[in-house]
Amino acid sequence: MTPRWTTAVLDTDQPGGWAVARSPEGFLFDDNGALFPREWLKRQDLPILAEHGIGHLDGEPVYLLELRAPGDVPGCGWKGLRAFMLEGDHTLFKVLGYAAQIGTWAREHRFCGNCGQAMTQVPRERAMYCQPCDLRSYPRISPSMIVLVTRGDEVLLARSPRFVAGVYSTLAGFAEPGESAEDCLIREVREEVQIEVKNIQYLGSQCWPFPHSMMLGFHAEYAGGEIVCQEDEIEDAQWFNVHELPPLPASRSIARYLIDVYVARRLGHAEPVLPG
Ligand SMILES: NC(=O)c1ccc[n+]([C@@H]2O[C@H](COP(=O)([O-])OP(=O)(O)OC[C@H]3O[C@@H](n4cnc5c(N)ncnc54)[C@H](O)[C@@H]3O)[C@@H](O)[C@H]2O)c1
Ligand SMILES: [Mg+2]
Ligand SMILES: [Zn+2]
Repeated sequence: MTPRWTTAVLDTDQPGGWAVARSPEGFLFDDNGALFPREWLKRQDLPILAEHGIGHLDGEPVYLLELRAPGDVPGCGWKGLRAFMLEGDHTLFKVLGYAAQIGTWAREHRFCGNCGQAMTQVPRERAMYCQPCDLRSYPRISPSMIVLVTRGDEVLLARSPRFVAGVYSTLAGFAEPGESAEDCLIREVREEVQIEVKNIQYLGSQCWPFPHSMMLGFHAEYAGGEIVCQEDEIEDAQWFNVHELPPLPASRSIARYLIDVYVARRLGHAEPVLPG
């Protein structure tokens, strides 16, 4: 089956297509969603910082208008990317997630990190360019490990102070320079709960555009230690029986997928599919 959404670097000099508008308050939306006829959207009095051609949805070109500030468009409001993930259709979330990553990266690379001069968008390539330095900057992706640690019928779940009240999730953390995925996973589990793990198994990955993570999901078995929570990062961590789980993360997250897969395997149920 042809995917409904594919990314592409489109020429912004071409007219027509759809556009999404993004401001520091999120994406513009109305009753029909977050995609607007591009020419119409550009006639609204919006403070456009940059325009990017980002891909095709059902064969139609899609552009991003990255704004300096949220403007007033009659009948429309502004909504954050997380809300689109929780409520909206998955394809729209993919479009907006990609738009958010491109918009953030391009906005943060308007000036060369080497010489400080203005950079320009490279035609037909997703890159910002500094001519004096001959330096290209590409979109930044931050690999993060996420792992469900298990001990028989028990799973290790933790709470960050940033989580919604009551929710427990798998452990996660960003890779540091010099680390393999496994090194990072072992370090993060040690740092966050002082637990040792073994039999690390890769399960799948997920783009997590908040703001630019690439989640690599693993299962690992408990190998030793007692839970000691990392100060400031981990508010609470516990072993939960698969029959008595606490409130869990959103169903589209890879965190939830890792938990659901393990529970399904333990109980002999059909395994869930990882949302793309
Ligand atoms: N999709 C999911 O199911 C899911 C679940 C949990 C976490 N996550 C994501 O995983 C990522 C990592 O998780 P975490 O917040 O526990 O990370 P973490 O344990 O490494 O700690 C977060 C801290 O790392 C530092 N940091 C921020 N950005 C960084 C970067 N790019 N590289 C290195 N260090 C950085 C900051 O000091 C931040 O407070 C986050 O983006 C989080 O949103 C996704
Ligand atoms: Mg963490
Ligand atoms: Zn430069």
